[in-house]
Amino acid sequence: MEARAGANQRIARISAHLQPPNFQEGSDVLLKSAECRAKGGAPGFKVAILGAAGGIGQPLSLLMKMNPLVSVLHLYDVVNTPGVTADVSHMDTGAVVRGFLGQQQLESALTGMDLVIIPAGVPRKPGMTRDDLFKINAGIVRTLCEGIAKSCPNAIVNLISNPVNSTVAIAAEVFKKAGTYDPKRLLGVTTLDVVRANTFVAEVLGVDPREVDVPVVGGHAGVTILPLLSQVKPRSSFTAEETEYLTNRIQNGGTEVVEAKAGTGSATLSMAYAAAKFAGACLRGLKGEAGVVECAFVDSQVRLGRAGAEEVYQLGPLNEYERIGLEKAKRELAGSIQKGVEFIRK
Ligand SMILES: NC(=O)C1=CN([C@@H]2O[C@H](COP(=O)(O)OP(=O)(O)OC[C@H]3O[C@@H](n4cnc5c(N)ncnc54)[C@H](O)[C@@H]3O)[C@@H](O)[C@H]2O)C=CC1
Ligand SMILES: O=C([O-])CC(=O)C(=O)O
Repeated sequence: MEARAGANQRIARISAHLQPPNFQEGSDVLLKSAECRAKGGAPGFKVAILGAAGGIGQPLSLLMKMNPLVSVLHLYDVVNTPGVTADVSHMDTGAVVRGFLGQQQLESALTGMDLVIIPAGVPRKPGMTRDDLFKINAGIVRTLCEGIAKSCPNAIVNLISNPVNSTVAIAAEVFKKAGTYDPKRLLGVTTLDVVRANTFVAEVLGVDPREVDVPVVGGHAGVTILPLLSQVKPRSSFTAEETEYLTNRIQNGGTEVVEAKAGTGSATLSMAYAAAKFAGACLRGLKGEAGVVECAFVDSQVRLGRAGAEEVYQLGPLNEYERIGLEKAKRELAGSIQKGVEFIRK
């Protein structure tokens, strides 16, 4: 998978197994056949979702269960995984689903995983910034990444928990401390910014969003989200007013949803769609497929392949509006990254 990214930490394109709660005597035949499928080495990858019972985690679990590249799907959370696991496991798709509840089952949830997706943590309410979530989510991400370092140090990690601009730095520091850090394998998920950008740009152009590809570089908060409208495919031009409108709407897409949800959470469904899209691209890269391009928040500009992020990309030519935006983004990102680094080093 190819990935394109920016400066410093950049943006890339790039237990016991829980039995279902209604598990009855006699249903062990079903369980055994599922175990056999898993043990039989069905082709595909092993994927864990940490925070699987949440607003993002549930639809993401459903979407990953539908991905034919997934052979084993581990659903981990500190609450409610038995129900979600029982529910998703009834889907007649290939992946074998297992649930894990609570920290004592984290190690079992992670052992042997090829890809770990992390949507665990608290979402915003109106009036909050993503950075306001740092206090709670930093500790959650640290614990989960310590588990990854111990149980599946070679897994690709897709980090969704906010503030992504800091949580990716936290994860990097945890892995460095454990001696397992590989920048190729740690990816902050910014796909929702691209998904929104494609949608909003398509609206302005009056075309199908599936025909539009907008590179979005930087991080995942406010001005650090930098859509490169000069590089939109198919080649398009925008008036100054359109550029201003689109940039603002893309940068504030998360807040638009937080306000519409009026205190009940932030984007979950579009985020699950975006996370499944990104994770699917990572799996295609792991499989060796060439030329898969996505954006992400990574340590350097990269192309992703079997080893993870394999090749560094440049941002491409920027116009004046984008150059100014990039400087603003870099300034804010440097602070957010430092905050994450200090959380672990202090
Ligand atoms: N990167 C991105 O583009 C986006 C990121 N987000 C972020 O994703 C995170 C999750 O959002 P939602 O799913 O809406 O929240 P939610 O509150 O609905 O779900 C979070 C889940 O995490 C679980 N959890 C809490 N502590 C845990 C731990 N130590 N280990 C495992 N699981 C744990 C909770 O039990 C809950 O099930 C938030 O931080 C949110 O800001 C949300 C949308 C977009
Ligand atoms: O805005 C939030 O808090 C959730 C998020 O990251 C997004 O929707 O882009």
